[in-house]
Amino acid sequence: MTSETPNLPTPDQIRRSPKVLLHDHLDGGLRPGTIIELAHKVGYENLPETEADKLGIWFREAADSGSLPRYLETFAHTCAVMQTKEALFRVASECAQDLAEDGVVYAEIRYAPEQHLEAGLTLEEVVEAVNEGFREGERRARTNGNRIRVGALLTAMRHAARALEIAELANRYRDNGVVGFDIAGAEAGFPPTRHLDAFEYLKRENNHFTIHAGEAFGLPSIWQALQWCGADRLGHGVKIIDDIEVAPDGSVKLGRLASYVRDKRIPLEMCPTSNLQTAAAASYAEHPIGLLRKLHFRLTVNTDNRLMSGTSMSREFEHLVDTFGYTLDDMQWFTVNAMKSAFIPFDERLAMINEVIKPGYAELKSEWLFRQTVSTSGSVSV
Ligand SMILES: O=c1[nH]cnc2c1ncn2[C@@H]1O[C@H](CO)[C@@H](O)[C@H]1O
Ligand SMILES: [Zn+2]
Repeated sequence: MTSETPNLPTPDQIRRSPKVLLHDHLDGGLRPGTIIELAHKVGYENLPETEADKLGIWFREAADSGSLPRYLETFAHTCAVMQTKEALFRVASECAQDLAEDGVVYAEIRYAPEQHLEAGLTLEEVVEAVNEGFREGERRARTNGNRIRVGALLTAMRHAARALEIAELANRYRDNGVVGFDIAGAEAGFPPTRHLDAFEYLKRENNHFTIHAGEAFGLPSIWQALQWCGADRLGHGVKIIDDIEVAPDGSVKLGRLASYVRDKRIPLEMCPTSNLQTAAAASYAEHPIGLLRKLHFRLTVNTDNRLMSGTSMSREFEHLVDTFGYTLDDMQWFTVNAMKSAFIPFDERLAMINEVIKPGYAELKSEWLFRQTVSTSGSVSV
């Protein structure tokens, strides 16, 4: 092996590399053990399993349905135990700690405040409890030697009619823990243009938003999200592949929408494992991320729902390394893309890239130098 051979990153290197996560649902990332404890506390009796390991497996299998609406049904159980300030605080704190432990240095975590009002909390109380939880999680992570910064994205549910109200809430808390807005939920039948008033309001306020689009529905959904609603980023956006033609000789032709997405550097929040579960992609090897990366779209790698997908940022990267042979340089490319696309101010993104991400990868990339052992003949071998 020569020193020029790009070694594939090991699982340990992947975990230690600085990672940036833009698409992760708070109610899709609870620890199974926490769900069980919280269910006990609030008297929720509908959990399908009462042992943590089995419950984790249940979520993964139930979410493996091949359909987004059925995937989303599993959130009834997590939302049911996230109705009090204490529960929201704990879930948010554990979320930040779990991500930090996995090497995530910056994360934007989303949730729908309107889904946490069943026990009488106000929207503001929900946001404040989650914010305090994230701050606590950041502090605890630091105590364990891990640095992480977490911002919240407030999601409105696309089948409901509270988007403007949630957009106003996001705007009210924008200097206080909330960095942007999103819409989520079943895509087919619920086009983003139903919520134009919310997006127009946010644009007038110079605020940021991403839209789940091009996951369970195709190009019209992406087109609306960008050209009618003005989304800064696309949640998933994998179906942009429908606007790209690959000829038998390997030449590639981009349609107008795919060209626009690439030319304007619209960030795509790819979530490979989640896409396999909802049948938005057939396998890792066939996931559009492979082609889109070659074509230099602004791609980012994300988890979507760590509980339902039994995943983490490290695991998503492990799958990509195994499937596409991505190196630490590729990982750095995805990570810098994500940091460039975050909703925090430009100077902070730049500092994260230059002071945290690049030095982190430089350190990992130089490890091979120190792994060599000197043989008796004086030459080096790996
Ligand atoms: O991949 C997804 N596509 C669309 N909606 C989703 C996805 N993952 C989660 N949610 C929805 O977002 C809500 C707020 O976090 C969750 O309760 C779930 O219904
Ligand atoms: Zn999502």
